Amino acid sequence: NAVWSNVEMGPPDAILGVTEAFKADNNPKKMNLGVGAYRDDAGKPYVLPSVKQAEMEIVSAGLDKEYAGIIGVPDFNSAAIKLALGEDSQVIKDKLNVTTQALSGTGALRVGANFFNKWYSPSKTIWLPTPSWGNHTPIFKHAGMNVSAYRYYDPNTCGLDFQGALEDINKIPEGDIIMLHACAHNPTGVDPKPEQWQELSQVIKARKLFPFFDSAYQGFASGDTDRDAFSVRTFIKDGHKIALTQSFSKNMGLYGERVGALTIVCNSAEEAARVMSQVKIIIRPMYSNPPIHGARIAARILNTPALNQQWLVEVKGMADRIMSMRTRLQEGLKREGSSRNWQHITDQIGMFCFTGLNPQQVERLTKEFSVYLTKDGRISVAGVSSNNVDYLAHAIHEVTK
Ligand SMILES: Cc1ncc(COP(=O)(O)O)c(CN[C@](O)(C(=O)O)[C@@H](O)C(=O)O)c1O
Repeated sequence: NAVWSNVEMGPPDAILGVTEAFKADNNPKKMNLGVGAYRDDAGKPYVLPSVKQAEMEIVSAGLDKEYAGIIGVPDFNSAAIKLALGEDSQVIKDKLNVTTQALSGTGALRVGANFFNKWYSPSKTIWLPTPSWGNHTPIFKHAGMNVSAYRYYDPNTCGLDFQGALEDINKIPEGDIIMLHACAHNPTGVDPKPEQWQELSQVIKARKLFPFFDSAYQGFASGDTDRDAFSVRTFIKDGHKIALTQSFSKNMGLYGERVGALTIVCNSAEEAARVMSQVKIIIRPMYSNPPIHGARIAARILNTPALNQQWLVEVKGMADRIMSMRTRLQEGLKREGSSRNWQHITDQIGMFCFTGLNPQQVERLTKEFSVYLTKDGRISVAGVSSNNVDYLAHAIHEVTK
């Protein structure tokens, strides 16, 4: 008997499905601007030289392959939270942070979501920016949380709807959780200015909301890891106890190694010990313990001064290439004779550009020009190179004129 006859065919993932469609297209001019994965100017995936160096050192060290323990590689955890909070973090000195390695940013979000669902008593509702990363909603819903949304992106300006965000946040019930993208907001590329982050911190404190930061692009947005940590460090300075997830997929190019961390900042070392014990109880039956290789690479880079310096140059190089492609695309659109305002292409930051194209225009871009992007008009600028930027400008002009 067909025991799975009740299982219906599900839709392809909104983001990863774009790559499947791209692969099936044999137009030589095709462009994959879907998944947020860095490509160099030749359009090829980029393994950072600092990663290759760290990997060689690890292999020649002849380490064993024993379990790392439930919370992963300790040298990675301490290095990850130091990268986020800074060398002289009082939180780290006072041992207020519970930090565990996780299966990249996605896994860190999921462990965090499960922990909040079980142990965060003031509320089971998390508020996401509108729009947010597509995977945020199912991650928290599958963990049993309620998901609501606050205004964030303004389609009229392709920028931040700061007043709308403040109005909505001022109405969020006290004790609820609020999701904040630490830098390089996905999918819009729209980040609050420093003074707006400071205002958000005050409002969120007044509303007694729990800030949950998702940091998947530290160093990759501006090219400066300290600058990209401004939001997180501002909230810590203002006294918030935050949750923080980190991903090293983009800033170290460790996508498939699944390198990430979850941190929960507590009120005392004693409270942190209790929280850590319950985080471990959630992880053990979920996947028991994380993969060691990627975490060893990240730990070695972050903990070896020379490798860390080399990495900072490389991550700035990626950020700079993306910023130069934003400028080239904007110039290309002008050259094509577009009369639209494309200022947002260079105002936005990080991996993604929220073009403002509507679904019909996105459809035409794919059908007529083999340019692949998500239906919301988001393009991964990392997929743009000096070989295809003019073609992209032409295609976008054709579907928007
Ligand atoms: C805000 C945010 N948070 C977490 C993650 C998870 O990343 P990982 O699990 O690899 O650490 C991503 C990656 N999002 C994508 O870049 C994207 O939006 O294209 C892509 O990798 C994805 O999985 O969707 C992200 O953009």
